[in-house]
Amino acid sequence: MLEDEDSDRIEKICPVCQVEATKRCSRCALVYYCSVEHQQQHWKKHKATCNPFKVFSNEQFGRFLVATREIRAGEVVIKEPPLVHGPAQITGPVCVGCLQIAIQHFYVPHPMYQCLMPLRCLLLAESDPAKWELLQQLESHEEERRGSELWRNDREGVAKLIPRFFKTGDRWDEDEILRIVGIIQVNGHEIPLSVPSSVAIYNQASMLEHSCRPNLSKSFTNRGEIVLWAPNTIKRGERLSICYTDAMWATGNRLEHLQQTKMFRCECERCSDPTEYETYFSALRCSGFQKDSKCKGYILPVDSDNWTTGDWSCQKCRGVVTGAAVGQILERARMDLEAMQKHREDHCNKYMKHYSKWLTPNHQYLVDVKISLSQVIGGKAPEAIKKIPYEKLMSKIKICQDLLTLFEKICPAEARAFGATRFELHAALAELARRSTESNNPACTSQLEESLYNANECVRMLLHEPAVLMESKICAQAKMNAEALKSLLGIKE
Ligand SMILES: C[S@@+](CC[C@H](N)C(=O)[O-])C[C@H]1O[C@@H](n2cnc3c(N)ncnc32)[C@H](O)[C@@H]1O
Repeated sequence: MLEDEDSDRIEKICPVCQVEATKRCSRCALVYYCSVEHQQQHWKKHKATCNPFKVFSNEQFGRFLVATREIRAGEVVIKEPPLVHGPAQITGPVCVGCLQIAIQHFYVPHPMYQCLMPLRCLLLAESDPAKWELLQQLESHEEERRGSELWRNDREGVAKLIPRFFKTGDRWDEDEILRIVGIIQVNGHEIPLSVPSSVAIYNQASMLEHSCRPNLSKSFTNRGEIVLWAPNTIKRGERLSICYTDAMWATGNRLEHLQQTKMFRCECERCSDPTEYETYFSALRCSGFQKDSKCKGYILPVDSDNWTTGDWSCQKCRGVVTGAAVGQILERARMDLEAMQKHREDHCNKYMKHYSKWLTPNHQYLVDVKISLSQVIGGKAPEAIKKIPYEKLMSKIKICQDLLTLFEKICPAEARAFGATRFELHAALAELARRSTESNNPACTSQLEESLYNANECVRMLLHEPAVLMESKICAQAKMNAEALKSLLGIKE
């Protein structure tokens, strides 16, 4: 936390004329000026370091960022271009210049692609020493990675291949190359702007710590800049975080992924609470494992540090289930989820019916299917929602509302999940209002108002999505619909 004493320690001296100053820079809250003129004069210099956060560090986390003032909901906290941008480590053939044009019809990853991003990083030493300097300061976990399976693959596929294939001789030794590979793995961001996606490393964004319930949302501009913004207000003194893994994965999967790729054990608030704020997002149902049991309890790992191999036990009847039995169900549920056609309502319903026996209503896999259902019910064609029966419309609304309640609890900064669900909810509520109007139901105004609220929230959540992504089209549609709803409600700006 940023203590009050910290702000007292900030020098209240105008950097231009060195006299005592009282006017604080409102963006960073860290520099004081004697006058607006001197603030304007100093801006060119100050711009580069004017941020609403400060870098701190400790033994457990290394460097991390702390808000130096309250950050308002919707505010962009970091927007910066990449230090390096290149093809992903494992990728199908792709243009190495624009990274946009995937060559069609042959999909086998070529081993040479693994070398390109490390090479681009290594070449920065000559092409852009300032960027190279920044890159060098990033965490590589070179010692922790050494000897692991990933490290051995990187040694064979990158460190040994670069000198052989590119004839670089002894320009870089194996350790030097492997350190860069570590920097890419620990700090790289997947850029979803092309198919296949690419990878980029940023400077400031690399200081952000991980949380499975982060307070920043990540997006990219069409030019590959990273945009990190706050969907909800962040208090002064709060640590800024992003999710390095997928916030919509169960705890065991998140922990394993973070350990393998980022080399740390996550101890965030969400991981420390196996119930995940009583959503039971990673839990299973006791009754699915005990024949003829009517127990309504949920099972969780006996040892919350071990989600993969140890026993699980019921929170209610204390019955024990082996990790192997849990693993078997989860693997089957995962494979069936992968194989099913999510755009088919009947497939989704069949999956829900079958796996509800073992999985909790908020379990990762059922939530995945509910997200699909929220989109396919009444969403097949532009006017399809007008034709669905009332019960189905209400079921779409309930699914959306349940999803939003869950997102608020486990991932309140997951802007794309919120945006997509808010869109579906606003559409269903608008249709409900249309039917209410037809039947002279007075609820129609409040339904329209609720629909408008959800359309506006959809826009707010998807505002930073780049034009190439579907989310940006959803945002544009929601904007148009919000205007139409406002005029129906007689709201003027
Ligand atoms: C992208 S870097 C973040 C910046 C890094 N702390 C530094 O000083 O350069 C990722 C690394 O930071 C550390 N880290 C980030 N979030 C963490 C967390 N929640 N718990 C423990 N370590 C964390 C881990 O060492 C991780 O591999």
